[in-house]
Amino acid sequence: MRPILNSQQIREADAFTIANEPISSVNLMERAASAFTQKFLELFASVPSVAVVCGVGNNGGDGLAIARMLQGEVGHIEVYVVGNLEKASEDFRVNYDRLGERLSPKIVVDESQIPEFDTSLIIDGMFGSGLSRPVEGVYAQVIERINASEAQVCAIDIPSGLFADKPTPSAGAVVEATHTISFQLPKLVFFMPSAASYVGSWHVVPIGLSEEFLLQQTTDKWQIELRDIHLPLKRRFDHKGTNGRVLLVAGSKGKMGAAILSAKAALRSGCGLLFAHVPCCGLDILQVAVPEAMVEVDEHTEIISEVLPEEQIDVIVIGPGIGTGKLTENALAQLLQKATAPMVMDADAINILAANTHLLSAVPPESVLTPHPGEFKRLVGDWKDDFEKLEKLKAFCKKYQLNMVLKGAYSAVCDTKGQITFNPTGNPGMATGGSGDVLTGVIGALIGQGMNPLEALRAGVYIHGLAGDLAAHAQGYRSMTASDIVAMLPQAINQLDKKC
Ligand SMILES: NC(=O)C1=CN([C@@H]2O[C@H](COP(=O)(O)OP(=O)(O)OC[C@H]3O[C@@H](n4cnc5c(N)ncnc54)[C@H](O)[C@@H]3O)[C@@H](O)[C@H]2O)[C@@H](O)CC1
Ligand SMILES: [K+]
Repeated sequence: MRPILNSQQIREADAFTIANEPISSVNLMERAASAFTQKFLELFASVPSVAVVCGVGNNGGDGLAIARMLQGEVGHIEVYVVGNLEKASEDFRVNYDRLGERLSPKIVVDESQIPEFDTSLIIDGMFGSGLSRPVEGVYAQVIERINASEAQVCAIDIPSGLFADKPTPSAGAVVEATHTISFQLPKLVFFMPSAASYVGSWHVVPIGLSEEFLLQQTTDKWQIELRDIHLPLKRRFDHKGTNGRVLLVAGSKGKMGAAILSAKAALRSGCGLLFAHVPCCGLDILQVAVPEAMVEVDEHTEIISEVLPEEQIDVIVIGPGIGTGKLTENALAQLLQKATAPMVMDADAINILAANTHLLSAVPPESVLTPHPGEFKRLVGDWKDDFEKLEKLKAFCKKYQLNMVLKGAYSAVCDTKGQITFNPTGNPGMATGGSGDVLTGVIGALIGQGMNPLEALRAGVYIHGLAGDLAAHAQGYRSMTASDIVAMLPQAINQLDKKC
């Protein structure tokens, strides 16, 4: 897993690398600028004109080095330096002197000197991880002009004005980048919905900071990587009874589709036997749509009113499409009393828990919850910003000793110790009805096959997102449906099996 470190730790990583590699600070800057330039040229092959806007710290120093490296690679280049040159960092000065006559920078110290920025692209190198207060004054005016321009904006390391690891006060100006190329590690704020319009699409480039130092750092935030996913092995003598016996409790009249999507997803994710408990009205629907499922019917026609868990069930998946009626609430409460197998609780099962929080202590050990932000809000109340939302996630998982995934772009998986891992796969096309039901089925199948709940959550969100990415590739973001995600599960799982 890739650690997500705070600004202080990143500064220390720079310093450790400089002292221990060893490498001079200015050569590390050269390496960072070169890594940025390479990625930049991949993204913007033949851009006709570029304005490089620099501050006077090391983020600005990067900007100057990048401007030098882009000479001859892109069309026209303009360089601007915003701020007082007398306060410039040492490495900024070295790169200022290296620029040469042709790229002679224009200095901006007041509003009258701010250009219109009519280039096709702006590289933002005003502030990076050294940002220590909200951006105001002439810097803010430059940022406003950048944001008002038609140009694409590519930020160096992080958009200027945005704090990497804490909320940015609304008084401060922030560059709205279309792209961000960041050094070595992603910054925590990249995973926050509220920062999306500033960060744009982001990329991380290695700059050779000491791995030894990075891995020693204490953090409770990580990014899931492909190499972290290890699917349960299929062995020669496995049989359907050893590959996970999953009980799916799902559906109500008009919402049997949720049950079908979960059931299909579980079967496509390798579960051995799928038992489904549905209301009477769902019997034919499920039998026809998912012939592999063994269906037992509730005594109620339209909703779930009682669940008697089968013996020898490895995992109970409950929630998709069940509604929150009183009878269903009672059925869930009874199930919680009797169940010994871990449970995957989604959708209306979570809504029922939120309305009856005393039930939370009855959730069997090793169970997982899979709320979207609306469901999570019902459980924990509102939050004032995305950082507080993550704190609430950690506190909830620790208090109830549950693993949870908070769904969304970069779904956040949190364990019982409050460690959070963000999932990198997935795309906006997955924000469509039924997508969550698919995830529930995938996670249930993985737990059924013996994965521990945390590993199953991490693998489940990764596979689900990857299948979503494949579906978007095949169908387009706008047209893809949850069924398309199910259809791509085999391809996603095959990709993961091949890397093993
Ligand atoms: N050797 C290193 O330390 C490396 C640093 N790198 C770059 O250096 C950046 C960090 O550089 P610095 O630490 O010099 O800091 P920045 O360049 O981010 O900021 C420069 C200075 O601006 C001042 N400042 C902070 N907030 C301000 C505000 N709101 N208004 C006005 N002034 C403000 C501070 O005094 C700060 O030190 C990274 O983001 C990265 O781009 C890379 O070159 C990699 C190597
Ligand atoms: K920047």
